[in-house]
Amino acid sequence: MSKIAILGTGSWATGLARVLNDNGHEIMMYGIDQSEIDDINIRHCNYKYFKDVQLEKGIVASLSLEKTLADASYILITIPTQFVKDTLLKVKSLLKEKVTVINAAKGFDMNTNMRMSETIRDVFTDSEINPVVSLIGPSHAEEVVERILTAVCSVSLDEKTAQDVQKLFSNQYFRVYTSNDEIGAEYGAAYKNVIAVASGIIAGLGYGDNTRAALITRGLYEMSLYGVVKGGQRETYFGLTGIGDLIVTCSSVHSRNYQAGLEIGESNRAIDFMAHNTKTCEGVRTCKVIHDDVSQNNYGIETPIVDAVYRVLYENADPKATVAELMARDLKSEQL
Ligand SMILES: NC(=O)C1=CN([C@@H]2O[C@H](COP(=O)(O)OP(=O)(O)OC[C@H]3O[C@@H](n4cnc5c(N)ncnc54)[C@H](OP(=O)(O)O)[C@@H]3O)[C@@H](O)[C@H]2O)C=CC1
Ligand SMILES: O=C(CO)COP(=O)(O)O
Repeated sequence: MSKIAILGTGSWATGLARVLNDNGHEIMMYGIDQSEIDDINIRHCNYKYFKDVQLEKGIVASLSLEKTLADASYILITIPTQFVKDTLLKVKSLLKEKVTVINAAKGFDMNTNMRMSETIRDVFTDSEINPVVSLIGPSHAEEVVERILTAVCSVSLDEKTAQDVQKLFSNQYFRVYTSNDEIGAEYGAAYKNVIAVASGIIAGLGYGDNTRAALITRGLYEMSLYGVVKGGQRETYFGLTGIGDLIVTCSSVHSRNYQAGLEIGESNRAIDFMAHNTKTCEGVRTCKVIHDDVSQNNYGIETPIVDAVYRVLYENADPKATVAELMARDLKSEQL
């Protein structure tokens, strides 16, 4: 049995807290909202995120980062990427023992655009942390918290640490595979959020299953091209952190990225969503990071779906007209 400090009290923090608690580990969640902490500790629920889920008494939370980190062997990152670095800097100042940091967030650092594993290594020295692991794959918290069968990937440059985290989380409803392709997996986990926004947009515009199948297939091709030029392995895109996460996020009503796209498609404009959204929707910023990266560097690849989502989100392009433009591009071979 290990102690795991979980950063965040949101949906993914709660889903993974239940997995770890079911596996007999001691867990404590770190939150920033007293009412959420009270919900978890006193009422044994997390009403803001899961209205009907009763949590076990072993799932506890604290406003104190110091108390959360005390005696922890693992730190699990389940907060949106924009807050990760600042939170890790606070963790660093409180660390007493060497720990394993497990990332479960999907996207890039707010200021440097680094991947999450790079961000973690940027904050901590080798003497402070063990090799970094990302636990990513097709896994909506809404289903994991209901113990619906799920498979994800424990991704690390160090096989032994990946296996250690695999054992920590695996149980009869949560199956964990390992991978050593950190670059391919982390770019895939981020990129799929942009394609999920596009999937919501086409649904909101009233297009059908054929359209979504075309989007997922071409989205996979596009994200694998990008992942490979960034140093990832092409095969990774046929795995859980590639096609797996792409399917679930593009097809599920649970996805906040899909929901964002749906709202934009239904209103045929992004301006209202961009002005009022407060939900975690990593695809919005990820779209800009990838768009800017590809347009500023000579990678020799095309990213038409990311570019189209960028125009809709950041240049207020008309979604319906943008989809029509995608369909009217020069005809070509599928492998180009
Ligand atoms: N939800 C899911 O199904 C999955 C999510 N992920 C990834 O996990 C990450 C977290 O997403 P998710 O749990 O869904 O997001 P949620 O919006 O459900 O929860 C975010 C949590 O982060 C907390 N938070 C916000 N700012 C800070 C801060 N500065 N310090 C500490 N905590 C903070 C929020 O607090 P408060 O509630 O008080 O606002 C909340 O507890 C994202 O990168 C997402 O892509 C990955 C796989 C599945
Ligand atoms: O990453 C996820 C499922 O694998 C969650 O997706 P959303 O952030 O779109 O809800």
